[in-house]
Amino acid sequence: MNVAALRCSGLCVRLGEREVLHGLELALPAGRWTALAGPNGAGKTTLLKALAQLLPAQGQVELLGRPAPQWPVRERARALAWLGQAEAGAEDLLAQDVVMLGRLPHQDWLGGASGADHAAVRAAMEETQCWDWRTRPLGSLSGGERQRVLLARALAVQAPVLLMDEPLAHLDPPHQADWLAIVRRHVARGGTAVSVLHEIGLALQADDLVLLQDGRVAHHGPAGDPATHRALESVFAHRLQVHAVAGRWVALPVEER
Ligand SMILES: Nc1ncnc2c1ncn2[C@@H]1O[C@H](COP(=O)(O)OP(=O)(O)OP(=O)(O)O)[C@@H](O)[C@H]1O
Repeated sequence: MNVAALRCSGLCVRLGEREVLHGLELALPAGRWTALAGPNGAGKTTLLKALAQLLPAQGQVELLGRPAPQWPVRERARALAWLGQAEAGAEDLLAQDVVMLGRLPHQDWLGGASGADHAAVRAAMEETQCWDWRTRPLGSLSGGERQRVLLARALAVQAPVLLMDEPLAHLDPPHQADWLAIVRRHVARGGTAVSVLHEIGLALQADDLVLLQDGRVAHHGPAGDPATHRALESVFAHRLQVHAVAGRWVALPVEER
């Protein structure tokens, strides 16, 4: 049986006065790409952050079979890479220095960047095609260019588990396709990818879909499974329909009558 890269049990999160996740039970298998989808406000970002230990939560979270609190911080930072939604960055930092931040968990406090760190930065920037503007400040880049730098920072960690919230924001279709290829390579190497995606057509390209609704898991299953498609239509109140087009699944919005 496939080992869970991430597992949560009894996961509850309160934000302000409200409980937004209500006792989630999930096991996300290693070596696969899972997309989180669901209506606005369903709790996708909150779940991703709770899995990454970025906000306080009740219940248990396990990363690669080990309870999250038992991970030494630097070791966990090498095991799990994070790409957040609309991240505010240090606008004056050069793109290559932003990507180098992904190497911090690998560096000694006083040692500085090694040859391996520089090689990892270059490989990640070439993979997301942003090496050419490595000496430009982050604040001077367009939305899509910036997103590719932030993706490169996450890739430079070389972590087995990659969590991404809206990774396709600002990316044009060719770069969305490149992102799909990056995720598939990561998974082919045995890595795990978990991403929140609003583009349901792209979420349907994942291995598995977790559908959230009102802070609960409405469905978890293979993205190509008809039962997943029915659940997808249901969580979106039948305002979308899943169709097969040219050997792929696509989701089309349904207009209100
Ligand atoms: N800081 C906060 N204080 C109170 N409630 C919050 C806070 N942040 C988020 N929420 C609420 O928690 C719920 C879940 O938010 P979350 O961002 O996880 O949803 P989401 O599924 O990612 O939504 P979207 O598709 O709109 O990005 C929403 O109802 C949101 O209004």
